Amino acid sequence: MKKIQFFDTTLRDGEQTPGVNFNTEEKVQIAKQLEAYGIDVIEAGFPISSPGDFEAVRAIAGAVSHMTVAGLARCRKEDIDRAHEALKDAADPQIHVFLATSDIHMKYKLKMTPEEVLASIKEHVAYARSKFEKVQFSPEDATRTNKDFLVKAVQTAIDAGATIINIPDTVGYTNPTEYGALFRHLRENIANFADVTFSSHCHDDLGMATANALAAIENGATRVEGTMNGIGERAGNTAIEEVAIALHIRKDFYQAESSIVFNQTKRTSDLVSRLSGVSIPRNKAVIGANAYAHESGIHQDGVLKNPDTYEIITPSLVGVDSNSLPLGKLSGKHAFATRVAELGYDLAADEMNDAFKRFKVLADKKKQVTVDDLHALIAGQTQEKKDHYLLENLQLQYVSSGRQGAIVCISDKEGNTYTDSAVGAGSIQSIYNTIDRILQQEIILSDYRIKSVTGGEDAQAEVHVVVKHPETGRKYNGVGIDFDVLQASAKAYLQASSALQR
Ligand SMILES: CC(=O)SCCNC(=O)CCNC(=O)[C@H](O)C(C)(C)COP(=O)(O)OP(=O)(O)OC[C@H]1O[C@@H](n2cnc3c(N)ncnc32)[C@H](O)[C@@H]1OP(=O)(O)O
Ligand SMILES: CC(C)C(=O)C(=O)O
Ligand SMILES: [Mg+2]
Repeated sequence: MKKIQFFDTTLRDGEQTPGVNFNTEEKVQIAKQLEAYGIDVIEAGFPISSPGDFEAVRAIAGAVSHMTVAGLARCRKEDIDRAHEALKDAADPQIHVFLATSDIHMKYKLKMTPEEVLASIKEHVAYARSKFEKVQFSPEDATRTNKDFLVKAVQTAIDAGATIINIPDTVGYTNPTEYGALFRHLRENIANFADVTFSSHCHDDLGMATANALAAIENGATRVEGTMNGIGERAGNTAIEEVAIALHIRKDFYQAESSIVFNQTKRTSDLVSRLSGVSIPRNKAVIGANAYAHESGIHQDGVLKNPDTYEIITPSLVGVDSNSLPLGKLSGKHAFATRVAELGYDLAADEMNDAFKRFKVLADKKKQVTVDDLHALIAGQTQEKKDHYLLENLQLQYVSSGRQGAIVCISDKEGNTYTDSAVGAGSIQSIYNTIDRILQQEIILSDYRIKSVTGGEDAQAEVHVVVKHPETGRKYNGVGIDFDVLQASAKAYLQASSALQR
């Protein structure tokens, strides 16, 4: 097994995410958590960039115990001096010097010739090495750099004292085949490749940052740079948690291991998300809210029988409490029955079948059926079984001058159906007038309340009514639950009427 190290740049490249700004206290908190997560090297910041960044690097250097702490520096002596100053209390300091080597960056950004770039690498890497044991050099925009020139730049850095070479895909331009080949090319053309640590640093502009990092590992890289949750400049960096778990789950393929403490994954990811303000997409690999959720019936059935059927990562491995089987319109009977039993209901087979049918109708209308919906659904079903009258059909029509007409069809326990119609000042009144006509009753509606069973625009409605017998003055309650407010209102009134007529 080869050992792969993780270099976390959440606090440097991650902070380059537009809108993200960590203060020193937050950076120290994240650094300590990254140490607990098993990160080998943390890039704590770019000390020359601001007094705040300098202070944060200094604070982190003093706060962590065994993790290597790195600071970024351009090929400028003042940058290197500033990083040296910031890292002087670190138990294991490292400097990260970079200079762009692609034609476009040299010509337009640096305004330097290739010869000047090589000279600058030599001078500044040597200067850095005079101050640090661990010196990393990155040829920025390496993947758009002429291959022969890249070999020259890397060899120059190694000869000047670099102990770590990082190959950045600065603009997220490469792909796994090409990036892997680039590492192979360096392995075959750098004299002392094996004496130096080679590292990947990928950006996700084309959505391949994780795949590219893994391709680098397959071709000689022994260190991966990335950020937690993949935050970073533009589309972000390689997500460390993705590479770490891919190496672990596919150990058979990569033959590699790392120091990552997997059960700290979720906690680390949550902390970075909270402090950066960058939320994690639900479908994000490894730590997204849906990563361990199975909604479709066939998958739910498989997971209930054996989680390995559809789960390659056990949730507890990454610190997620458990998987979940959210109920929706694609769910099946197995998952539905399991959830109903978990909620404490012991339904007979015919009741379960009936409940499942009602659930499917509800799930067709709602994005997700919640626990509250299930309680309401089963409560409604149990209650309706006791009721003498059941609502079969309901239609409403605007008549004129704000008046509504209702056509209501109800059935009774004996199997008789009754249909009639009436008008009213509003929808509810027209429904209730029609039910009164069908049941030939004259009752007083003394209370009507409505509440939603759950939140959201697709919530089920729960209607409570109280009706009063005009002669005895006795009151009778009724409750109706339905996705449709008017259906719920009709059901509630029928239930109260059933009670009154008993
Ligand atoms: C690929 C990456 O992620 S690289 C890291 C990017 N991160 C950051 O830039 C965040 C922090 N940056 C900053 O705070 C500022 O840009 C500073 C403090 C570093 C520099 O600020 P300023 O002096 O105002 O320069 P500015 O940012 O406008 O321009 C960058 C200068 O650095 C030069 N430069 C860029 N990279 C390097 C390098 N690796 N080595 C030497 N010089 C470099 C540019 O050519 C330019 O030089 P010029 O002023 O002579 O034209
Ligand atoms: C500083 C370098 C390594 C960088 O972040 C990049 O090239 O993307
Ligand atoms: Mg970068």
